[in-house]
Amino acid sequence: MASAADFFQQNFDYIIIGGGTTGLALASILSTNASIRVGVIEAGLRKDDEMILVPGMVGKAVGNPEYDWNLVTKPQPFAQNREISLPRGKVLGGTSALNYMAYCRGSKLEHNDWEKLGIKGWNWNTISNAIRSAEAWSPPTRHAKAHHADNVAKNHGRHGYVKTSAYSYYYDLVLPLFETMNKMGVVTNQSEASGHNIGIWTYTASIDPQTNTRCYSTNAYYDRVSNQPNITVLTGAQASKVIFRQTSSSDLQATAVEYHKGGRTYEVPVRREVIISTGALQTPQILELSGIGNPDLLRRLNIPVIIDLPGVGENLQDHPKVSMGAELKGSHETVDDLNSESFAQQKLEQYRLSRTGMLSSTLSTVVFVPSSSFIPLDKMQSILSALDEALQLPQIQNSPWKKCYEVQRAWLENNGIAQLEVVLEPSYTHVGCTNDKAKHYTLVVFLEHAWSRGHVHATSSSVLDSPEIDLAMLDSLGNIDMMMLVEAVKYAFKVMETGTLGDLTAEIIEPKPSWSDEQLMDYIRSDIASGDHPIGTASMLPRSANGVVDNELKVYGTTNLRVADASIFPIHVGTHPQATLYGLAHKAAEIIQTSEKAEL
Ligand SMILES: Cc1cc2nc3c(=O)[nH]c(=O)nc-3n(C[C@H](O)[C@H](O)[C@H](O)COP(=O)(O)OP(=O)(O)OC[C@H]3O[C@@H](n4cnc5c(N)ncnc54)[C@H](O)[C@@H]3O)c2cc1C
Repeated sequence: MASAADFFQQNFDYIIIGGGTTGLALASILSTNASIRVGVIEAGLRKDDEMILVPGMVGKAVGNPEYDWNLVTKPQPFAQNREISLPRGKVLGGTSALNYMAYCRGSKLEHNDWEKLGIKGWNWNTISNAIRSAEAWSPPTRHAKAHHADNVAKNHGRHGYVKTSAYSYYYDLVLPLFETMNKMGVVTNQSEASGHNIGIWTYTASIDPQTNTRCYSTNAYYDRVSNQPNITVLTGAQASKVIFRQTSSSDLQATAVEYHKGGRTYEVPVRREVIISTGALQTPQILELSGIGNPDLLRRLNIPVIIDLPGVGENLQDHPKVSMGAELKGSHETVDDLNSESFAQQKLEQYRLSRTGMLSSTLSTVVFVPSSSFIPLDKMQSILSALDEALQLPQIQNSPWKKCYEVQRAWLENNGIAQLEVVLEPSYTHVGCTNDKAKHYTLVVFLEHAWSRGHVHATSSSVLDSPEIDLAMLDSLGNIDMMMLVEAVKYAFKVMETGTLGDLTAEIIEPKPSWSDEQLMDYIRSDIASGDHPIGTASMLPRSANGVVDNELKVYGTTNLRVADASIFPIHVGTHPQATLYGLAHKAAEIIQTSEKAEL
């Protein structure tokens, strides 16, 4: 760690803006070459307390300004004008310090289609190899195997950085959900890491099985190199822009980074490259403050335009989610029990003594299904005809994103690609819960390939002003997201009513299976929230397709500015992103090291 005064006087080869999931991993990998010097500018502070490290305390730091940026969308007109909250880690390690630790992959089909969008070298083979390089997996225990934990060693990395494992504790609703889903024709998937993630499975998690603590980019990567003299991390400093000089070619060269700390502004020079890793909701702001983006927008903010890249901040995608609550019959241990102070204290003592029990684990079970599993044929026909009509509109036919829409359209009818994710949470946090003594669970349905596209843009020329974030929630082509969510909710009703889970369900509280489609739509508008997986705002795509970075993560029009974080995903993948982001850090390091060698 460094002071602001030390930091700006150093000569770094690489400066990484944002010491989060991807950025801190990348900085640490680069620093394994002792001959180069790496500097990291991170707005948050290092925090290694139980709110971060204890798996079962996940969620406690969310909303706390010492850990969370507490970003919100602008009012969303299709979601009752609500401002939707978007937690983002503001600590060393970024959102890897706050997330639910699910460590899973997208599918082979989706990633192979990434390459077809024109980003050579980004396909299932290269991405899954990179994820394996990141991973240090431990095989499941017998108890975890009995809960269907992934036990296929060849699909996992053993010698990487991020310790991953199955859980040591499973809620007693896990096996009933497996039985119910199997009864509904959904197969148990023994290894989602294989590149085929359809089915019901339990997560592999970024949890160190020796200590049952969260493994995140700080303790997985940075702690291995933090005492080396060639890596310096400045925390509590907010970078504001990248400074360039014109080169003999038409491209610009980044020469320094401006940042704020303690009320003062500094400029730190860079010898080789700058890498922006501030995440999908904040990377566009730094690009724009540096003069890179849509010229009209930059002029409105009085920012001199240096590179015209209209894709900056556009193409924002997420996994929107809707939660549905039910009351359980009988007695079960659920997360709601932790609302009792004495019970929570008892569980914490158990965890501190033996690293066992409820706090050693988080949510573990998930269902991924294609459209044909949850959308009846007649509804699918209506959805496809509404979508195909919308796709013919001139604004789509002439859109730079046209190819992305075509790929997504093909995925809608592909039985190997998940459109819906259902997560079982053994808790109930919604209003309307009338019986305090009863136990509850929530099924959360997530759209894996929503059709809405939002944006995030700077609102002034100061990094201290929050960006404007518009998820365009439910504002989708042909109203497809709403049509799919109605079917998703109906499918979840069936899950709650079928097999062993059905037998354990005393009452579906909200929404109700008896409700009309209109009532369900109202509920969806009132409940829809971010799935916490924003991506796409500095897409890796050809420049003609509104791309911001090329297949080497280099910002178009620059010689030495790259982006490495969730903003480069060109189109969403049906999975939780952290494993892919650690893989991205490894791929970015390889690209940078190869270009270093080429220059020698
Ligand atoms: C509550 C929650 C639960 C989730 N659960 C899961 C899960 O179980 N599994 C999964 O795979 N994914 C999950 N995710 C998503 C996943 O964690 C994120 O997609 C991922 O961590 C994002 O990584 P990133 O590198 O893009 O950005 P981040 O990790 O957010 O890193 C960005 C960093 O940049 C810093 N920064 C921002 N602006 C500046 C600035 N101007 N100057 C300096 N520093 C700056 C931030 O403080 C942060 O440290 C979850 C997310 C949330 C919020």
